Amino acid sequence: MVDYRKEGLVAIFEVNNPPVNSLSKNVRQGFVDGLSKATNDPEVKAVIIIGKGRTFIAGANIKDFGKPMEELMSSSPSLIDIGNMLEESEKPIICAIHGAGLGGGLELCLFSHYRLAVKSARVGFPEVNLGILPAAAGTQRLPRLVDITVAMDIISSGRHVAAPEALKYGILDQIVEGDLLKESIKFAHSVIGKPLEPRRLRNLACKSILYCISVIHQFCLKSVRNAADLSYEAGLMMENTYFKYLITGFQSFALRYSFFAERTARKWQLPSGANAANTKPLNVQTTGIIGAGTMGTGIAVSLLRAGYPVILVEQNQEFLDKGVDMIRNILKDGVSRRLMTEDRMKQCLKALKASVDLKHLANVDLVIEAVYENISLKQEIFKKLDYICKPSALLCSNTSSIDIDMNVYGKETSAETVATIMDFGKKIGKVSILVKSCHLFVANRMHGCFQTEAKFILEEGALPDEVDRILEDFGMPMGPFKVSDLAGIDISCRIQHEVAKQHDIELTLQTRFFRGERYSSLSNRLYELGRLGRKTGKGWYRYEKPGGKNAIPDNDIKDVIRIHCKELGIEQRQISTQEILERCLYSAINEGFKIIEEGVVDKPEDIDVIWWYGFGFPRYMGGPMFYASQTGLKKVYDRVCYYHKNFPYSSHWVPSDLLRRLSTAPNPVPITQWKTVLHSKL
Ligand SMILES: CCCCCCCCCCCCC/C=C/C(=O)SCCNC(=O)CCNC(=O)[C@H](O)C(C)(C)COP(=O)(O)OP(=O)(O)OC[C@H]1O[C@@H](n2cnc3c(N)ncnc32)[C@H](O)[C@@H]1OP(=O)(O)O
Repeated sequence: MVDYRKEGLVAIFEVNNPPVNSLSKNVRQGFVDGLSKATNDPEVKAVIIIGKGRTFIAGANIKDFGKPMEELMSSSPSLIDIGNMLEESEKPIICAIHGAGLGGGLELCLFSHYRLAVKSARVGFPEVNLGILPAAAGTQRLPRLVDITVAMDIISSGRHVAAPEALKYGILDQIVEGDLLKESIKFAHSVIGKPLEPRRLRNLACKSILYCISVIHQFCLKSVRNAADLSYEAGLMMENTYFKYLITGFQSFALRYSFFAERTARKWQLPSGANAANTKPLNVQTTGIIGAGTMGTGIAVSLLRAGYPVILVEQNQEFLDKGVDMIRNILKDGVSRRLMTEDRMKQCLKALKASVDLKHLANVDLVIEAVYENISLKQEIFKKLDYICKPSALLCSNTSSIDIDMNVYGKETSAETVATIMDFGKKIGKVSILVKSCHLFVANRMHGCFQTEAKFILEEGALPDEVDRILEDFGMPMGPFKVSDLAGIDISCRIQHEVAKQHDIELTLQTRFFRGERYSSLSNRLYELGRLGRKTGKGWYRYEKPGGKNAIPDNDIKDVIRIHCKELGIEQRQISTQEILERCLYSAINEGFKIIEEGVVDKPEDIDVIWWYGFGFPRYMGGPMFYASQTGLKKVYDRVCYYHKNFPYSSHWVPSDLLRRLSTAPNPVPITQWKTVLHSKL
């Protein structure tokens, strides 16, 4: 709703729709009612629109976009109706922005005559992140206010623009210090009686279009271009046409799912009933990291950037010095790429202490162990930390394969610790997902199936660049073989040999089965040939030089695969695009269902978020679990069964029971309800 009150000559519309003042129907109606009152009250000479609570207006209510098109379009009053009323008002309308003025919230501001904001406010058009364009005249009005290249950047990037930058472009008229409402009332008095015609954006011509021709290739850009080429009314009509087209498409649907999935994933809960809402995080002020390798130094940089002091500990002075150099270089690189200032870099380096003695961690609030994957080494370190650290210190381990209960969130982890780590993750700019302990955890466990199938597919007849192209066309930023070249083929080979050693097994180029499972020794063959990936200039591809970035398909790799298959008697065949996609994706998806079934994650959304951030899975596809829900679980299940029959020696094809039960439900179960099936009789 919109609360209406008067302060002298000024009417105040206070938008009151927690949590973020989205423009639901009652809010839109509130504007109409408020405007009618203000217009008919001769005492009122100006109007201020302000938001109650944490923010100004976060835009349209995204949930409304799931409604049928007819209902959406006929939902009255529309934002444009309200905008027109604001623009035509003979009394100046002033928007007073704090928090965020996004999407429809910014569009409302652009219909108003003046825009003020506090310094910490942000404005922007994040619609592209929802697969739509700013369709309440945003694409037509912003280019009438700011340079067209700026308008295109803001609309097509979806980024939040900080108030000082928005002031520079002219989106804001003033940044207000002190009390926003009081200052806005003062401002309102200063503009009462001034002509409003020059403040009505629809009357202004769009700025030059010189620079935009080459980048106008998306709907947003087409629409901004229309602002320059067509009349305001015609541009508006096209904007609406594009909006209707986009909002009914799969990508917008998936992106809206992604918006809510990310927020759902933040809401962790434990079987004890403790959850994100009822558990208070502890205050972490000082941190320590053990291990100055790639992981340890990477984590140190994140903590330093977020403003935490770090004590970096390594057992050997030479490794420690190398680690500190690595941190310095990453920070310097940030300065050269203008991600941070020189002063900020100096502050970060000042906050870094390095030591070869664990005892220096005695007073820190949180320790992250990031040594290499060796269970006895990790156990020994934690034993020492138990004596050294203060009792309230949080002891964390960075591991991708070791069972945390031996050494993430283990059985003994308290709710307070979980709350603190989730909160800490957010503070260092990461998205944290709570998972239980399981072999390889969620990301590596699922991605392992994906990578393994990709390798089997090579043995059966496809080439690395073919598999990569198909997955990149699907939307993955890099195919599995480019990823493997980037990570280093030696790394995965060493891990495999290490695991085999633990089982007293020696892996050779002839090994075809490992612990009852189909195994491919193809990467070991590359390893023996010194083809370790980008770093040696050759791997699954060749590169222009060692360390090069351009992956060039290499004929030699065809021979390597051919010889490998001949020696092992593996028959090669033509493999279809569909099979390549299905085997990589469905094997991972089937594993994802098992992960839900085992309670390793609380909900499918958690898995999807992990895949966007961990592997760059395209958000406009929603994530692997959402993709499965849209493909149809019956189809996914049938294909999993088909591959299981054909590849009985790969346990990742054993169909998940949860997938089977969901696939046989009489009506498709929405992804948000999958969990309920776990405990039902389906
Ligand atoms: C008026 C439209 C209908 C009329 C039909 C006419 C059709 C034709 C023309 C249509 C024109 C429409 C033009 C307008 C389009 C838009 O405005 S699209 C929306 C654009 N805005 C956004 O994308 C902003 C989204 N929100 C955020 O980025 C953040 O929430 C925030 C504002 C920066 C605040 O962040 P933070 O403090 O971290 O809080 P969160 O945890 O993210 O959010 C809190 C809860 O609020 C829910 N929420 C947030 N924004 C919206 C929203 N716009 N709609 C619905 N719900 C929203 C969020 O899910 C959280 O909920 P809980 O998880 O339940 O707590």
